[in-house]
Amino acid sequence: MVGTAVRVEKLTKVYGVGSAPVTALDSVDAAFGRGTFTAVMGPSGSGKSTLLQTAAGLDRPSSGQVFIGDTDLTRMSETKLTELRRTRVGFVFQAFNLIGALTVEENIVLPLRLSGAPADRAWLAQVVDRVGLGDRLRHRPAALSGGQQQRVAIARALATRPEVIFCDEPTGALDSRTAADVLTLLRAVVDEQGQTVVMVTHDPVAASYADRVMVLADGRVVADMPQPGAARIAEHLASLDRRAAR
Ligand SMILES: Nc1ncnc2c1ncn2[C@@H]1O[C@H](COP(=O)(O)OP(=O)(O)OP(=O)(O)O)[C@@H](O)[C@H]1O
Repeated sequence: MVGTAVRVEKLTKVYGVGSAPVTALDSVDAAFGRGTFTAVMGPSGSGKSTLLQTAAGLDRPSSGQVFIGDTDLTRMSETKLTELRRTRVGFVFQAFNLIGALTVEENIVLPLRLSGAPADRAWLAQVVDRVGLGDRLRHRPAALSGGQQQRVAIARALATRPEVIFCDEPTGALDSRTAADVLTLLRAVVDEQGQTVVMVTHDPVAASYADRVMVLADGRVVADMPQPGAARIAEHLASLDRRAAR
């Protein structure tokens, strides 16, 4: 592991105050090495999305710390945090979240336009080539299949050459073959371009593309497995379900 891309320390998030607070994250410690691909799994409501949102600076933790590289997000002003989100972090969501009025190319370069960062043309060409969208750049997202739209979203997430890409159920809306294409692409951006990917998924097959599977339950890390394979992941999740049922 060549350094750490993201680190959270005693990360705690409590929603709501008063009579019924919900502890979504309960003092989570975790580190994600540069150039690694981690799947975050766990039952519904275990805190996966909250971990992603707080680690990415989209939401503030109740306590604890979040570092992107050496930068402590919890000490940053809103303005600085917005700047960091635009340049040092990429996002991919289940619903693609592309802008329908813009072309594929305009969607991809949008983070650069918003941040005012100079475009690294060679890098962008490499990204467009890698996601295989060279002949679709002038199309609108609506003219693309779901898998192609998610590839545009991945290219957009890569545009600023961020330190980490956070993906929340990136294959949740895709059929299994298209999902496999998208996961192969994420694997390639880690292996070939040295990017760091942290991906929330419910799907053991999707998680098997990762180097490591972290499992949350009730806001805590209950397992951290290097390359467990889909069968072992499924068994682990089933054992959590059985425990919850008891
Ligand atoms: N904005 C919010 N206000 C209040 N409670 C919230 C909020 N967001 C999440 N929660 C609660 O925090 C807990 C963790 O939610 P979170 O969405 O992180 O779980 P998850 O593991 O991503 O779930 P899922 O797999 O269903 O998406 C849940 O009990 C949820 O109801």
